[in-house]
Amino acid sequence: MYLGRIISAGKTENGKPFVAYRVSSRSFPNRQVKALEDEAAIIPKEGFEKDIFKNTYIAYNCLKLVDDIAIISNGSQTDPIADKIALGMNIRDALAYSLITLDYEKDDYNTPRIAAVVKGDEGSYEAYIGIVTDNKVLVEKIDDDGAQFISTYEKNTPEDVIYSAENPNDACKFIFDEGDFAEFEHPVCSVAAIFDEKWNISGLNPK
Ligand SMILES: NC(=O)c1ncn([C@@H]2O[C@H](COP(=O)(O)O)[C@@H](O)[C@H]2O)c1NC=O
Repeated sequence: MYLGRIISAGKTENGKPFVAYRVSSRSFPNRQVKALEDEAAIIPKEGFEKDIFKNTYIAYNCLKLVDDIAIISNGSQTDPIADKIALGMNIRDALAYSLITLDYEKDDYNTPRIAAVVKGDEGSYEAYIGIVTDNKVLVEKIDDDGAQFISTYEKNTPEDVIYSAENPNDACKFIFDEGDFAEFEHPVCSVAAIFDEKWNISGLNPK
């Protein structure tokens, strides 16, 4: 089954806050994740830079941190969600506001925008997941002990998942091709962060 872009967030099987994102792609497979200490972006591989002129939706910041809060998404909405949270807006409203404002992508598929936000600190933990499609907007709290995933195609309603990962590298691998995610086609790259007193980010670009 082809799901397109996939986001998972919440708590891992062993109770660690996490966010994870996988780019799966039929049309633009020549992309990579660039993971830095406090953010990550999806960019074309060397030699494929011209692809961004063919489609403006294929390069973007996919992960940002604001203090103990991680924001992950499949497009340019990552930035306004992070900006609103940095200015003091609550997570639910920052997600809803940014998804409604940017709306689904105006491409051949009306590709949905998806996003998740997790506040990692144990005393104030909370996690939300959201989507905007051409026929709905949804922003939902993720159960405090669980994890969910959502995708651009086929899985437009959040589904529960048991997320098995101890560290950011494991978390990248898990959404890339393990567990419930193994059957989903055309993986390209992935990025994940796990909270352990602070967020630690990792990216996976297969050889
Ligand atoms: N975020 C991304 O990495 C991304 N990659 C592709 N898209 C959009 O989705 C369309 C379909 O792409 P694909 O056939 O690779 O699933 C593309 O034409 C593009 O408009 C994206 N937009 C949203 O997911």
